[in-house]
Amino acid sequence: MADGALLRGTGIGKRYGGVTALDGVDVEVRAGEVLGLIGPNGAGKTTLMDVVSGAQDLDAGTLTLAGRPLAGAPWRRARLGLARTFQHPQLASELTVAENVLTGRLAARHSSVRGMAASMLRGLLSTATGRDECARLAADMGLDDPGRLAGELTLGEKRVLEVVRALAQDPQVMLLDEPFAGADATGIAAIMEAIRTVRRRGHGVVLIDHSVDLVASLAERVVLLDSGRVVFEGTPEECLASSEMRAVYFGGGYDRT
Ligand SMILES: Nc1ncnc2c1ncn2[C@@H]1O[C@H](COP(=O)(O)OP(=O)(O)OP(=O)(O)O)[C@@H](O)[C@H]1O
Repeated sequence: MADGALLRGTGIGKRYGGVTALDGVDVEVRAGEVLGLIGPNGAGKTTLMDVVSGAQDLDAGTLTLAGRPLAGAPWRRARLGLARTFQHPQLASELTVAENVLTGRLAARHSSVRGMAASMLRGLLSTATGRDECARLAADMGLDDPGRLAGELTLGEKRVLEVVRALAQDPQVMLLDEPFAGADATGIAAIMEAIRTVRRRGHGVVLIDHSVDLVASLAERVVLLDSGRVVFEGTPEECLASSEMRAVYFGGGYDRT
């Protein structure tokens, strides 16, 4: 393992029926870095996040976080220091902005809170410590009414809220699946600042976005996936200049063996 590797996946494989979504993927996220994950539709980016976060079981390979095996249900992985956001935000619509952020904090300290009835959850959250801090965290990222229901937010605000909730976990590694899609300029700036905060803390970020330029501007390293395989890995500059990048996005050949 390279020095400073926080998250490490080796030989990751995942099939959905007859579809090979991931095929022998090796990936590593180092302390204090943003790893950009790019590739065309269907390349396997979200599936990689799914198997890392525990939303899907992997069929082959191993995962470690800070040297410890990463396995089990998503809430177990959250307690080990993994946080993620989703391509389609998964918030508790009946809970407020501040309460949703608190669920992130609780996920890192206790067992899963997802799926609980909102009323039970609200009772639990009303006694949870850190309520004001969570409201402040949301306000700092532009969500300045902590009492609004998450269900009433715009898509862009929901994305910001998911990132704030992930940040509230103080994760070792944060997985962000297209966090900028639908966010306005304020939201994009807030999410970028959250990414920089995680990096400053010496933690790691995995970032998926369809905007290769945006990923390149934030990431120290980029992994290019195509048909479930890593076809290039390097700095953004190296990746953008590679023949693999041209082949994947503009057609043409590269050695796929
Ligand atoms: N739940 C699922 N059931 C069956 N097939 C799936 C499922 N999720 C993903 N796939 C398939 O696995 C492959 C990888 O999909 P994945 O969503 O991981 O790619 P992606 O790179 O995230 O694509 P996009 O950029 O479009 O989100 C695709 O062929 C997709 O159709």
